[in-house]
Order: sequence, then structure tokens, then C-alpha cells
Amino acid sequence: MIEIKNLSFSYGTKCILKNLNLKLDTSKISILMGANGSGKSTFLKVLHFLEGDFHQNISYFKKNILSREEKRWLYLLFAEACVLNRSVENNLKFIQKTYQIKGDLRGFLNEIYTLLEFDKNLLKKYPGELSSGQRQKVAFAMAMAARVRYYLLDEPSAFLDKNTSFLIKNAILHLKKSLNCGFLIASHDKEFLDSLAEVKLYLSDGMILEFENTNIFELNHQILHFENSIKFDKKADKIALNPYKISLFSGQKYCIKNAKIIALRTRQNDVFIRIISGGKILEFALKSENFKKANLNLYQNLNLGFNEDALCFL
Ligand SMILES: Nc1ncnc2c1ncn2[C@@H]1O[C@H](COP(=O)(O)OP(=O)(O)OP(=O)(O)O)[C@@H](O)[C@H]1O
Repeated sequence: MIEIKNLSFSYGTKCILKNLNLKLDTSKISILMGANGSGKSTFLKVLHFLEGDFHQNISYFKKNILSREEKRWLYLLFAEACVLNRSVENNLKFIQKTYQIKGDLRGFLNEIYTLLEFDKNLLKKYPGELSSGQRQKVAFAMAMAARVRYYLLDEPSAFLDKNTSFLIKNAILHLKKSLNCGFLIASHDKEFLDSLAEVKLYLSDGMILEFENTNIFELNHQILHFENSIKFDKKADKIALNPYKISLFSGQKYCIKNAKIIALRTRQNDVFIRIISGGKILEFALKSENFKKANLNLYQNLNLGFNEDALCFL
């Protein structure tokens, strides 16, 4: 588990992360979505000790202070592939040495070559002789060679064709099973993410929202169908609704009618209310005091409202 408490981070006066509280399950594949510039890469760098000193705010596997060796429990794959100026094969060997991988080194490498369909010629090549896609594939192979407990992957499918993207996806699933490791993957590639995601996180306005597969819906010709239909101005395949910006209807721009409460749970000072409407499940949060005032009960029907600021088109 990686536990994050009250974490804030700014570049100068620009606040990127606002008082984050989050638990990352390090045995799962979590995906991190968010608009361009929302801070996904920055968050991965913070987690990988590259920005600021947050030992008071982040604990890794129950430890706040990690030695140099323990910091290698994590691996960050950068969006722009970093490959050293030596042959591909020697890059992989270098990683195995740095991460002090013991055991059948040749066997591990052969496994990587097979999973990523490396041909023999690629192994002898130098970075300057690789295409962007090949460099990305090599950088991913280096991550695999490190065999760590938790992987932070920034846009791992950028520059990749469909087939290579598929190989990487399978390699992620293979690594998870064989090493019992977890992943936090930042990406915009919906196809790539959808098939991997166990936990869905969304970074917006410096806050990370956990959707747990709820609150993200397919749009059909800009329409979201609950029991009533809601039409949006913008075209997109999917939409995410921020659970903190949905409330009991009182004249907001959009209304979800006749939603039935199916579950209630409390987290910190919020009560999360899960509703169903037209077969779709949605979760929204009310401050505990507002929940008490509203006097809501399980299986009660209610109308919900939200404005543009609750929407995120994906
Ligand atoms: N080293 C830096 N110094 C100052 N500002 C920075 C720095 N790195 C990033 N930023 C700013 O921080 C914000 C978040 O950037 P970041 O790269 O984390 O976003 P992102 O969500 O990964 O974006 P994208 O989806 O486009 O990759 C941006 O406004 C960016 O301009």
C-alpha cells in the first residue's frame, strides 16, 4: 500500500496537487486519467522522489523513510523513453545490475524478449538507431527487467502501434501475475486503459477522485441516458461525473430524476451515496452535516443536480 496524506505540490505559484489523501493498492492496476496539464506526470514524479521531499506525507509499504535500495521498490517509466547510449542488450543488463536482480538473468531476459517479440537485430542496436516506437518498447523492457514491487508508467502506449500496444498490455498482466506487483498508469489511451483498469483515478483541479468504475459513462450522440436523458454540448465518447460536484437537485443545469439510493458509506467527512437510475450506477458525496440535514435513507428516491464543473469529457 502507498498511503498519501495531506499532500500538496506547486510549481511556483501554480498549485498542481491540493491536499491529496489517497491510498494506492500496490497489488492492483490503477489508471490515472485527467486532462492535459492536470498534473499526472507531476504526481508520478512526486511518488518517485523526483519532486520535493514528502516523507511526512507519503508512506510506501508502511515506511516513510526509504533507503536508496528501498526506493528501488518503485520504477518510473517516463513518457519520453530514457535509454542509455549503449546497445539495447547492454541497457537491459545495466538495469538488472542496478536493481540487483539475482537468479536466472538470461532466463528473465529471454522471457522479456519473447513477451515483447524482440528480434535479435534489435538487441545490438544503439538508441540512435531506434524509432520512437522501438525506443518506447525498449524502455518498457528495461522497466520489466527491473522486477520491482510497484510500477509508475507515464503514457506507456504513446508512439506505439496497435500490435505493440497489445504486447505491452499483455506484458503488464504477465508481470502483475508473476511478480505480484502493481501499477499506476497515467494515460489518455482509452482503449489501452479500459482493458487494464482495476481502479480508476481521475486528477482534476489538483484533486484525485476515485471512481471505482462508477461515474464514468458512455455517451450516445452526446446523450447520457439515466431514467431521463441528458444532452451535453460537447462531443466525446465518455464522460466522468465528479462525485463531489453532484448534489441534491436545486435548479442546477442538469438533473437526474428519480434516482434510488442503493448504498451508503462514510469516508472521512463525507458520506458517499450510491444511486441507480435507468440501470446506471452513480456515486456522489455529501458532507456529513449536509447528509444529516437532508435526512436520506436507503432505497429512497431523489433528484440530483449538477453543473458544467462536474463534467469531464474523456
Ligand atoms: N518542471 C516544471 N516547472 C514548472 N511547471 C511545470 C513543470 N513541469 C510541469 N509543469 C506544469 O505543471 C502542470 C502539470 O504538468 P504535468 O506534465 O504533470 O501534466 P499532465 O497531466 O501529465 O499533462 P499531459 O497529459 O499533457 O502529459 C502543467 O501546467 C505544466 O506546465
